[in-house]
Amino acid sequence: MESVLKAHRGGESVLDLSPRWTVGGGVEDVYGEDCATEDQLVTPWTVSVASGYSLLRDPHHNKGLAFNEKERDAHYLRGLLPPAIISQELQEKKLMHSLRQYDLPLHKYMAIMELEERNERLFYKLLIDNVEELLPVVYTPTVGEACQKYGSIFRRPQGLYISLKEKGKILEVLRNWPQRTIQVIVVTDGERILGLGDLGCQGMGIPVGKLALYTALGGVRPSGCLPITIDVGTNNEQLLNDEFYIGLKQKRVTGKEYYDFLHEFMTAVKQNYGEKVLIQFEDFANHNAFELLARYGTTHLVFNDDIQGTASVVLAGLVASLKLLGGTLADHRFLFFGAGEAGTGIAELIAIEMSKQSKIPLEETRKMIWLVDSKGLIVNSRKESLQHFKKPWAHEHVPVHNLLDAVKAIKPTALIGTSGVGKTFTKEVVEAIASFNQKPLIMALSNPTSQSECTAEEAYTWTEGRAIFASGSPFNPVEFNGKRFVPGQANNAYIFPGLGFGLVISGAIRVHDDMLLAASEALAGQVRDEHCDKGMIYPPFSNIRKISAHIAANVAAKAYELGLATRLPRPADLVKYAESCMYTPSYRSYR
Ligand SMILES: O=C([O-])CC(=O)C(=O)O
Ligand SMILES: [Mg+2]
Repeated sequence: MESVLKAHRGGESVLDLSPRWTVGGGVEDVYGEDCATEDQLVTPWTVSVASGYSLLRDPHHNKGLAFNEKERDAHYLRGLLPPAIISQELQEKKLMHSLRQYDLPLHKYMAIMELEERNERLFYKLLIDNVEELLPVVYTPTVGEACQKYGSIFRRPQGLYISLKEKGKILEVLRNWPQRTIQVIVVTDGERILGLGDLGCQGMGIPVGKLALYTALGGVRPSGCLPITIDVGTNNEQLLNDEFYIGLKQKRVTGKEYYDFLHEFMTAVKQNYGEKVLIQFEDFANHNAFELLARYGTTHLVFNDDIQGTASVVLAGLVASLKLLGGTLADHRFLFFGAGEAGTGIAELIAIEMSKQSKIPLEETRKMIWLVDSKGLIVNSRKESLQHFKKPWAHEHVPVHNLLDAVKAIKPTALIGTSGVGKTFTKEVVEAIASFNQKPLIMALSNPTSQSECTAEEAYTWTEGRAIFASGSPFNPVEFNGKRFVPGQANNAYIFPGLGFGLVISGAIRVHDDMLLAASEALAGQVRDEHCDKGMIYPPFSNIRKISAHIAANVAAKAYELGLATRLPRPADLVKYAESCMYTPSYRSYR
């Protein structure tokens, strides 16, 4: 940070920090730091910013035309800006207007990412104030396309690239990053980006997008966020043959070499940032995702979003859907299409919650949940050949070779798509589940939209408006027979920002399954009757910061209860505390 912030032309300027603790007074960032990492507290009055030309090119401090006369004088900005002075609100209005001029989502993505590189606070203000409109731009589905084309749209690095070339030097690489006090890392190795497969080094769009949501939706300050892409090669032939590919042009390393490299990374992170930095694993291939969680779950603060975040968000939707369906979880029968990270992760969390609620042993509640993979229903006779994470789901049944037959045989009340393969909930499949359920629950969770198992329109039409539907990527509301249906977005974006923030503000040192249940419970608690009336089993994203504060508070409370929190004493009102710690993007004033 120092080199960026060094005084320019001898004109060192100091952030004006009075009045303290007032919204818009410019101290939220520091307060956030105070809340979360008091042991690394920086004294705010020593923070200095560059002046003049460098200030305009420093996205963390630049305000563009919002610099007032006094600031323009004090910071050598005269002549470097046109004379108009406009408010942040007017800047926002102007930018939203120009973003809406783009027809192509990818162009919107590029424009908004350029804004992040130019003026970080304005970027977050746009994102926070227009979350429902901009989420599909910075996140799924557009981020998927951005990753596919990352090589050609890549401008400036927005995170750290750690490739095999850095073997033995990962600690040094971490120290090249300008920020020292990191609270959340999102890391991918690019092997399974959404449902799009191996995108190698171009997966960087995912950690960047997820961390933008950590700040906008969860309130973690931007300087505490670090996106990382680990490049161990790619097996994507198209990328390997692309002269513009930005990653290592070699096949992925596997086995011992892979795990040794990841171990060096995990060790270096803990050494550099301490044990309270959250490491979120994102979009790793199944085999590595489960293995990394098992290896580091007991020694590091780690969380796998695809296994655990998705599980928590889906469980919340299921609990909320009981308001419409009636009964308890144990009264339902679940069939998953897809038995990877999301499918088995969700299945296990449902089984845990059912077992807690109904006092039925976990081995029994698992039997109410069935999974189908590419070879058909997971049944006992296949047990020997199954990957270990599928084994708990091998129940006694005759072999069934496809999804349609599995739906007919199991007669589920809820059908959940986690396959990563689009268009697999065909008309026949949807009609089959609708034939024995008054209100079939259908979740098409695969991302981006192209990989969705079915569309919202298909789900409502094929069930004659009876389905309760949610999807991983957003769909617009659907009119059917004069009624308007609003599909929910069952995306882990509801959970990880609040969950991570709860871990940060409590100084948690481990993630525990009960915290996932706590997050899920808090989210389900935010679903109101007025949402259910429209068929929604999730609250609208427009309230996400309030939702995240509740999730963070519930997670932090669990961390304290389990003795895993290190920030003492425990704040009495955790919701208020979470809210008070959240980053807000208003400009700070400079002396
Ligand atoms: O990124 C998303 O939209 C949800 C997610 O984790 C995935 O699909 O891998
Ligand atoms: Mg993911």
